[in-house]
Amino acid sequence: MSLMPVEEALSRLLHGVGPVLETETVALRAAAGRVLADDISALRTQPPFDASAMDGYAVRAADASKGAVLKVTGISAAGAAFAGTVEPGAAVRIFTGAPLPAGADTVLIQENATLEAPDTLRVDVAAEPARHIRKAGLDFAHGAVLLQAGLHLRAGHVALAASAGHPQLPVRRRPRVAILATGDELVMPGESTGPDQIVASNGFGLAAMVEAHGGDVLDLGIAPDDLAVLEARLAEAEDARADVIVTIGGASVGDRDLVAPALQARGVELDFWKVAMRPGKPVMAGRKGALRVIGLPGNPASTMVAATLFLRPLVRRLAGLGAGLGLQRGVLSAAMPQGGERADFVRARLHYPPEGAPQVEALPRQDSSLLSIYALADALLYRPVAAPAAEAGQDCLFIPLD
Ligand SMILES: Nc1nc2c(c(=O)[nH]1)N[C@H]1C(S)=C(S)[C@@H](COP(=O)(O)OP(=O)(O)OC[C@H]3O[C@@H](n4cnc5c(N)ncnc54)[C@H](O)[C@@H]3O)O[C@H]1N2
Ligand code: MOO
Repeated sequence: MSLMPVEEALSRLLHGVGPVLETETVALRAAAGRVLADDISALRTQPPFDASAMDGYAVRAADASKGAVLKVTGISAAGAAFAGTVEPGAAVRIFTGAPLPAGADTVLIQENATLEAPDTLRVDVAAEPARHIRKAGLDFAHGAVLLQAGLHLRAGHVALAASAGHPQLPVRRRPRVAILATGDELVMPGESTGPDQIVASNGFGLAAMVEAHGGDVLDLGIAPDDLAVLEARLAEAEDARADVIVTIGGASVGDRDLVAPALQARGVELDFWKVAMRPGKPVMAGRKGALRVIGLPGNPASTMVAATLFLRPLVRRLAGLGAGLGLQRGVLSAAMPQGGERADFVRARLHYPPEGAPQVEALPRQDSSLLSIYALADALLYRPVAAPAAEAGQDCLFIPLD
């Protein structure tokens, strides 16, 4: 059976998948990282008045020539405007952000004047007309569309929404991803292990990945190798209206691999793929209506690499974020051997020289069971199928890890 190229597997998996359209409203403090569901317009004008950009004196430019002496008649502070008018020959003390009083047409910065008595100001440098004033609406006007639907909200967007008067924002519901570890050998971290048991790790890595890419996790824990239990856990995920179910382990050819029969019993249409990749060759993909299922191999580095290539783009697509492999260009730190019939996704470290592309250093041991190595990696060095041997310093492609 020929191996399926990674790109084909990814495009089959993403076929027909679009962003989750349901929306919810969240407090502004919870909005960063979410995807905006509607256009957001300003509920106010900013600044709402002509404001001083500097500390100094609000004056009439025509009166404030070099050597002129002006009478200080009041103060305009941020939050405490001067209610009167700046009359001819007068000046009003003004601070940054304060409203420009009526009558004034410019701000004389305090460095250019001397206060000779509490109410007597000498102009040292003539004021220019209309200086140091931020006109009303300079930042935005009431009703202007500031943020567009589909935007992935970052810190600056959240601050702008706050300034525009929005205490909360409409966002898309996060995709719900159910994660199920399978295997009689697994126990939770902190629990005591029998002589033939190990600790379940992969689900924790997947959950962190899902959350980092805009998904919510429904943790289904560990299911033993028991068809009825597996079916019950899958039913639980469907009842919770998961958008994606991810299973870990049982993706290969062993006799105790009950994940596929359990999924089929739940009516999931399943496809088994042998993907041309190392690690992570055996992958299951399925669908039942809008529900998508990915069956990941159990070896820890295989789980994480296959999740990086398939689950991460799927979650991002459902979340309304960009959903490619995220390949970037780098330079090899050391020579690499010729590639084989599977593309290699080599656990690697990135080094950033002062200039130019990052250096990509393959880590020494690449066995798919080694989490200690996976945890050191901050990238997967991508060596395509049958890649020719390459020298140190040659260009390469890599996928940054979370
Ligand atoms: N005869 C063949 N044997 C295998 C093949 C093959 O093509 N022919 N493929 C190998 C490859 S490649 C991989 S990858 C594994 C995948 O196997 P499974 O997906 O069926 O995974 P398991 O057998 O259930 O587990 C493998 C390994 O990983 C450990 N594991 C499982 N789940 C977890 C978890 N949640 N946390 C930590 N560790 C986990 C499990 O204990 C096993 O040690 O198959 C090869 N075999
Ligand atoms: O592809 Mo398996 O994932 O080599 O260990």
